[in-house]
Amino acid sequence: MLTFVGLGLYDLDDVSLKGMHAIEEADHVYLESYTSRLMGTDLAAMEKRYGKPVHILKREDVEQHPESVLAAAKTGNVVFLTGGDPMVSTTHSDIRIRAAEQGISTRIVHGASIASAVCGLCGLQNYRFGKSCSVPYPAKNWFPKTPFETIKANQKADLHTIVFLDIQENRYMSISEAVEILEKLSAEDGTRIHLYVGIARAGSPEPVVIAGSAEKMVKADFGSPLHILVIPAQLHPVEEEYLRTFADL
Ligand SMILES: C[S@@+](CC[C@H](N)C(=O)[O-])C[C@H]1O[C@@H](n2cnc3c(N)ncnc32)[C@H](O)[C@@H]1O
Repeated sequence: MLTFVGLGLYDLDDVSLKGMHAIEEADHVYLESYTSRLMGTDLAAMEKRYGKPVHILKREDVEQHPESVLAAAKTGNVVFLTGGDPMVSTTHSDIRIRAAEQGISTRIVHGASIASAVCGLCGLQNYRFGKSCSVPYPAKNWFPKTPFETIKANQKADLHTIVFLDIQENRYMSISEAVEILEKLSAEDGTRIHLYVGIARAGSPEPVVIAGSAEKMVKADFGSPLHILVIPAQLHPVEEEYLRTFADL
């Protein structure tokens, strides 16, 4: 049996009771920590809480060589942990399909996701979101324009955009870094992003939510990661009031 367990947004207390029971019953526990991270805890604390080893999976272990996880799930109970919800803005549907093809039973224990947390934190209505996008750290000779194209298409359709920020081995893109990249792309395009909403540490005791111009975003102190951005469409009056009340608009 392969059980996907969503760990929620911030620390060890965010997993559901159902998820915790699955972990307790597991013969093997794997954690993928490349799509999201629980910044309010670490591996040692997880192993202590769960009372068993937690094996870290890299992207290639999941997307190219999931054989060892699948082999373990053929004969025992395997739990596959992911920050947030395991199936939101990840590629884990692929490993679930591979498991099904090999006759391995699977199930999902859902977790609170950043995709729904943004709606509560900034008051933008979930049915008004278009396609989301990600801003990666630019590399030598590589400065992807796709995130800006997605934002532009959503703005044209009067839809909000969630912008996920890059997570690498030991660095996390900040809101100011992402805004600088998006401003460069919009300047090249000759257009403007008038309003940003930055959110830091959703699910923690002190999330920060600030709405405003690029200049305001770059100067604001959002504190430690994880960070995420939302580019709102035209605001509904209630959305605007919410941002004025809770996001310093
Ligand atoms: C690719 S998405 C994966 C979403 C995850 N599966 C979920 O359901 O929450 C990860 C990105 O979302 C954002 N993110 C995730 N958790 C966050 C949090 N607690 N606070 C702020 N941003 C967060 C970061 O930009 C991070 O790089």
